[in-house]
This record gives sequence, structure tokens and C-alpha cells, in this order.
Amino acid sequence: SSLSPEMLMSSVIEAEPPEIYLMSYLMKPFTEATVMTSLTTLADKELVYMVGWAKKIPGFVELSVYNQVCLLECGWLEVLMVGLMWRSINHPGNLVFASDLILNRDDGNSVEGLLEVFDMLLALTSKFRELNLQREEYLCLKVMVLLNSTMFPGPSEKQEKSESRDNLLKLLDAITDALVWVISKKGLSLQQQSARLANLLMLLPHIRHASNKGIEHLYSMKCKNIVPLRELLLEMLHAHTLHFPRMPAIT
Ligand SMILES: Cc1cc(O)cc2c1CC(c1ccc(O)cc1)=C2c1ccccc1
Repeated sequence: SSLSPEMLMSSVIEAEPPEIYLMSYLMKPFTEATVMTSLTTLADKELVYMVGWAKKIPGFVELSVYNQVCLLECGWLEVLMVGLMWRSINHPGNLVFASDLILNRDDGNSVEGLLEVFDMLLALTSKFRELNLQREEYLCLKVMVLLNSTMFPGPSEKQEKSESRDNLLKLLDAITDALVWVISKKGLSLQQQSARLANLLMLLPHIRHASNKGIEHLYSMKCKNIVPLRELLLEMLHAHTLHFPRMPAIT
């Protein structure tokens, strides 16, 4: 079923989760524990919405459950960070985790090791701003980081064609076509369109790098027992510490 870029785009716009609030006022001065606990509380709420969001991406639920789980376990922090950077795009120097949880660079100093990752996120957000990233481009990138978060083993010498892997490749092509279509609507020359596509795609390795640094840092926080991670987050974090993709006991 060939999905047109317009149809995929309208489904992705529809799928967007509502704005999340922290709903518990973070007292200054921030401590390691209060900052990390606030981020954890917020992320926990966002992760629940993220599963529903993913399932509204046309074709996602047609993937094998194993592939759906792998993509979410591998890409969840990249997806959260793309959303964070979008919310922060018009707030230079700040990270708008939520409208009631806005942290600046100095707040990153309150948690050991956090400043390094904050600076990556602030630099990436500045790049989004410089590029004048549009909402539909942002929505495509967010779907892309999820679908591109892990490679599935290609057809080895065995002839079995994993249908789910092919479906994922089709989905990646569809979201790429949607991004190309969104960029083509801006009236740029063909050369400028391909340059813009390249500029947007060149952000993906940096988003992955920030996510990997974030996972590392979050894991260090967990080991120091600074932040009470709820079971969902523990599972998501645990998946990154295992070797990917792990074979589940049951699919
Ligand atoms: C930079 C950094 C370092 C770190 O150790 C942890 C996190 C982050 C960012 C971040 C985050 C949270 C919500 C968002 O919407 C977007 C990013 C988290 C975080 C914290 C707890 C649970 C899950 C994720």
C-alpha cells in the first residue's frame, strides 16, 4: 500500500502527543537529585505518550512486535531529545523540557556530567534555529530518528526475506519522501532543496551522539542511586546496556 507523502504527513501531524507538564514546582537552588528527579518524572510521562505516538505512524504496527520494541528501546531518548530541541528552538540558551521546567546552561552545572550533554543539546537547538527548522520538517525528523534507531540484520546467505525488515525499509523510504516533499513546498531551487535535505540529515549523527551521551550519563545517575528510575525507564535503560539487538526469550 503505497502511502502518499501528504497522507503520511497528515497522519504524523495527527499523531503528535499533547504538551506535557511537570506539574510539580522545582524549587531553586537545584540539586542533583531535584533536577534528575524532575527530568525522570517528565520523561516517564512522555514515554507513555511515545508508545501511542509510534503506533499511529502508518506501518509501524505492521512491523513485528520484536522490531517495534527494538526501535523504541533504542530510539526513545533520541525521540525525547528531538522534541526537547523543538520546544527550545525559540528560547536561546535554555532547554524547555516543559513549559514549567525550563533549564539553562548553569542549571546543567548542578548535576555532575550533565553540562557536557546540555551543551550538545543547546548547540543542536541553535543549529535548528539557524536552519529555521519548520514544524513539518521537525515531525519528519522525529519519526526518522525512531525508525533509523537500529539496523536489523540484512538477509544473510539464508534466503529467508524478513518481511518485517523490508516493511521497515519501506517505512524509512516513505518518511524520507515525506521530508523531501515538505522541503519541496518551500519554493527553493532544486539545488537548495537537496542542500537543505543534506543539512537536516547531517543533524542525525549529532542527535544520536547526544542521546548516547545522555544514556551514559543517566546510567551513571542510576548507579549512584541519585534518581529513582521507574520500571519503564529501567527497562528502556537496561536495553541500551545489553548488546543490541538482543534475542528475547519470547517474541
Ligand atoms: C541530558 C540528559 C542527561 C541525563 O542523564 C538524562 C536526561 C537528559 C535529557 C533527558 C530528557 C528528559 C526528557 C526529555 O523530554 C528530553 C530529554 C534525560 C532524561 C532524564 C531522566 C529520564 C529520561 C531522560
